[in-house]
Amino acid sequence: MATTVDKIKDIEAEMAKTQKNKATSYHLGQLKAKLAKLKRELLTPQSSGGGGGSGFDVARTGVASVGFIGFPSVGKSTLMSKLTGQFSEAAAYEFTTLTTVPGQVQYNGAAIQMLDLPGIIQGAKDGKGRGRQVIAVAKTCHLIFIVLDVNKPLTDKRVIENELEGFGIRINKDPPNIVFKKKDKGGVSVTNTVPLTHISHEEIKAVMGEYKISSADIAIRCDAEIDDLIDILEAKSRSYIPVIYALNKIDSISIEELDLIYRIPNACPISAEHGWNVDELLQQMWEKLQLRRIYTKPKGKSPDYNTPVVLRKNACSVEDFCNAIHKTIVEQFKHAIVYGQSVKHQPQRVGLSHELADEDIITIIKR
Ligand SMILES: Nc1nc2c(ncn2[C@@H]2O[C@H](COP(=O)(O)OP(=O)(O)OP(=O)(O)O)[C@@H](O)[C@H]2O)c(=O)[nH]1
Ligand SMILES: [K+]
Ligand SMILES: [Mg+2]
Repeated sequence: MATTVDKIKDIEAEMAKTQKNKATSYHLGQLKAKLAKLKRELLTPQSSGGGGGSGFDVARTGVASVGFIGFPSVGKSTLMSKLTGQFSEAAAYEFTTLTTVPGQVQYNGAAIQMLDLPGIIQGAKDGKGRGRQVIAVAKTCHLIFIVLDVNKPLTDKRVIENELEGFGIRINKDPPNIVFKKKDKGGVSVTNTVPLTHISHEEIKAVMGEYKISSADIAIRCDAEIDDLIDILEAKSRSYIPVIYALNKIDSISIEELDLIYRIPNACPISAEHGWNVDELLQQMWEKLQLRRIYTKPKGKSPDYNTPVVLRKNACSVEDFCNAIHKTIVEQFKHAIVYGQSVKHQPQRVGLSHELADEDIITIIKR
């Protein structure tokens, strides 16, 4: 019997030889949906044979975590030791690191967990090596450092991006602006607020057919591709994660080569061994994580700027702030007084649902 990987290869081959035009768009839409379903099958851990976690998952600490992904011997562990002071064995041979090694950095008052991971190889997402377990850990991180060796060709970058994408990770991308609502009856209705230049109604029909959806409202608010629609249907197995390319070993190249490297978007050239430019890497990390530092001001006293409460962008309400301090605070909450960018008036009285901005100052008034 054909394995899932074989089936995926067959479909990819068929897609490659099918020209994209009006006549084939239904068929291509069908193939893409089939492919997405097979890939999901591959990612869902089977009950037989080992299972998913097996020692790769570590206790999470800090407000956010950063996973290190790269081919063997690009310098992930060297970088880990440099950034966190947590020793992670580094050596010239491949696959020195065999499991997840956690460490932590303190940056702008925030504790950020760093996860050094084993090297991956091409085909990792299809089960080669320990790749799937490694990428599964990266998928739960808030940021990924893709570590690349500047002496190796840049095709490595594309290969790793493919591995992550094949695992349902969408890098440096927001979820597509498509609202999908399944209905009991009434057929499939599609509305769009911008002209659709990549997607045809035929393709949408084919995808809906493949997912056995006969009635739904689909509101498309971006110039989406069919893969974007599939991402929405497969939302449960998609993670949108920011990435920084850490281009390591710049001590071994010339200034001219370094000049070219500086043009790569979302990249930070470093030398992990010498500690060159790692400050810049941390600065970029901070920007990508979009954390919010909230300073507490006890009533009648000055704010405590030394130990901010750090919140994530998607959980930064006054209620989240209270819960970060102690579960019981919400029960006694009357209102909060806030100074900073999140309020119009300085200060302003706000309730639990108010969203805080970076460097806001807050006083909680209890009942
Ligand atoms: N020239 C140079 N060599 C480096 C640098 N960083 C790491 N190395 C060397 O690269 C080799 C591999 O480093 P590791 O840190 O073990 O690489 P890794 O990515 O963790 O490797 P695996 O765990 O095997 O996947 C070692 O010999 C390091 O000394 C650097 O900035 N410059
Ligand atoms: K190594
Ligand atoms: Mg290592």
